[in-house]
Amino acid sequence: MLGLAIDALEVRFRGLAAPALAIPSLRLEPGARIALTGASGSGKTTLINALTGLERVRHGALRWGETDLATLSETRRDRWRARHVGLVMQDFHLFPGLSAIENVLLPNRLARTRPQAEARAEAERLLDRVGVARRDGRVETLSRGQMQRVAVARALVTRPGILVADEPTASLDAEAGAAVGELLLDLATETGATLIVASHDPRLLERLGGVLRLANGRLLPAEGA
Ligand SMILES: Nc1ncnc2c1ncn2[C@@H]1O[C@H](COP(=O)(O)OP(=O)(O)OP(=O)(O)O)[C@@H](O)[C@H]1O
Repeated sequence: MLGLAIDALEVRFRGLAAPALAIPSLRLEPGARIALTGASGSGKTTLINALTGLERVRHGALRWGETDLATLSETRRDRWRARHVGLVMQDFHLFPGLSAIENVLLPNRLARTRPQAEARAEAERLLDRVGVARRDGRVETLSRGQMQRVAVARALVTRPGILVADEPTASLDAEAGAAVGELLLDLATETGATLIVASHDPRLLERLGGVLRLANGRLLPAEGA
């Protein structure tokens, strides 16, 4: 469980006159459950890339707990991310040819956060928890909803303090999307992870504790504030 502190963050891209993202100040409590929304091009992906250390922060500070990602090299950001962040993407990003259980085990294989046998037991437990019974067949033979459940289990196998989901329900039908949304909320609560979900899904947005709205790379004031 990690809290977030952003100060004077700016992300600029060559060829754009204005910063693609400018956030003077933002604080999230450890264990917060937050939605991130905004029109196409408003800066959601740019913010997610900064929050997860995928992109270097060159202007300002972005601290998770005691760690300011702006001060870390790419290698150290990658190591930090493997340890602290679980990612769920719109298109699952699972490895075809591998089974569900092998996919869930991959982050631990790469980060080596815990012994294999222990990780395997945790992967089995997580697949039970997300409701995926068929674990040994190739993952691409599962339904889309089942694949996203596998991705949720994979995001949690290293017990990350931060869970980030980018449009996790956008490529699912309404029923599967609702089930995946519930799982993300329940599992973030069970593990104490701080949850950030970029989404346009109104049902998911209303279930989260707060909504960050982006427009032209700026955060809009909270509704009712
Ligand atoms: N690598 C880049 N080089 C130049 N401009 C970029 C780059 N990446 C993003 N941008 C610009 O930054 C702005 C924010 O883009 P971003 O992808 O963060 O928006 P988004 O809200 O995630 O959009 P979408 O919902 O369509 O994915 C846009 O104007 C985009 O064109």
